[in-house]
Amino acid sequence: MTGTSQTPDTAVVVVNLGTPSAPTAAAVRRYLGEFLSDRRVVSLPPLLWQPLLRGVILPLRAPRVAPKYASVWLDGGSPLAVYTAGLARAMRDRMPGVRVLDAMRYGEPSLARLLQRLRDDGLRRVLVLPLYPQYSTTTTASVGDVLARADGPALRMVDDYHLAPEWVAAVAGSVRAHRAERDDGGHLLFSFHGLPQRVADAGDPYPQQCEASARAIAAALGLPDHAWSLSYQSRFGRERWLEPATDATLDALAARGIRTVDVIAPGFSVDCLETLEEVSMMLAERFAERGGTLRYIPCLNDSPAHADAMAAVARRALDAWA
Ligand SMILES: C=CC1=C(C)c2cc3[nH]c(cc4nc(cc5[nH]c(cc1n2)c(C)c5CCC(=O)O)C(CCC(=O)O)=C4C)c(C)c3C=C
Ligand SMILES: [Fe+2]
Ligand SMILES: [Fe+2]
Repeated sequence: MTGTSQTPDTAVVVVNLGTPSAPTAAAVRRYLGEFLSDRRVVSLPPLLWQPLLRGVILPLRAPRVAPKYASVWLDGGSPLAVYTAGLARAMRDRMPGVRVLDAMRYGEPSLARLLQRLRDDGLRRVLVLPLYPQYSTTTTASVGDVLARADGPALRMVDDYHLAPEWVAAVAGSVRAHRAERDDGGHLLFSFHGLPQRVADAGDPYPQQCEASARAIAAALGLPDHAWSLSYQSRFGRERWLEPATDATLDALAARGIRTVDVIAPGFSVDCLETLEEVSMMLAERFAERGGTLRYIPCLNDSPAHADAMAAVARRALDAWA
């Protein structure tokens, strides 16, 4: 490791999924076209999938989803991009002597191009930290595909950090802070992004890691089993996805007479369309129609606690590499 006065020979690249460059149908179409063409995400044969994607799904979905993006758009851009860049900046202060950068798997700033640039700049080793706490073949492994195609500096990837003590403590701390400002009595719902059940059946460790994360966070908060639940959101397509679904779980909680639910989404490192629009707007409205109050707990985003935790995860991986 070099000191602060020298040019760093080590980089840490935090990588997120990617997001449209503007809240318009054209930009959403470009983004979804690239994302949903990755066979890690949709594994149907391209000869079958591409005509369906280009001819039906993108023309219908892009104009429907663009206004949703517009409803959460920030001054600096898409929340996913703004918070990911902010997190990398905050980690930079905590990792002197290391170049900390951010990239996206799909769209800009492109991970593949960033790795080329780091090679051209003569970096010796690059640690890639996908901002997915739980490993999935549909997300983390797809970042791994980009690394496998890259040449140049030595590359390593952090597979997951779903039980990293610093991360568990940071998420638990955010729940505690949220509840300290309000009355304490709500049920806590852990809502994770879903997956097709078929992907889990093929051995994807994601659901087990989601369960382990939720259990560890609940334990850190001292919550008894009846005070929390776990569910999966953001279903896409007609296949069966992981269950229970977040909307059905909220309906069941309302039917049991539970009036206040705090929802946290610890499968997302930063807030994005799926947390801000789907959970904190649409699902909160749905729960209110059933007589309850849904209080959304924001992701760790670019908070000091998140930057501390991710810098610790990166530092540990670099130390193990040395
Ligand atoms: C087959 C489809 C999808 C799989 C599998 C999937 C897995 C998966 N996704 C995330 C994280 C995010 N997904 C986001 C958006 C999003 N996801 C899908 C589809 C699948 N995701 C779509 C079509 C979209 C776009 C929005 C929409 O059209 O509904 C996002 C947010 C991006 C943003 O711009 O804000 C994130 C983050 C995980 C963690 C995951 C598997 C574990
Ligand atoms: Fe997704
Ligand atoms: Fe969605």
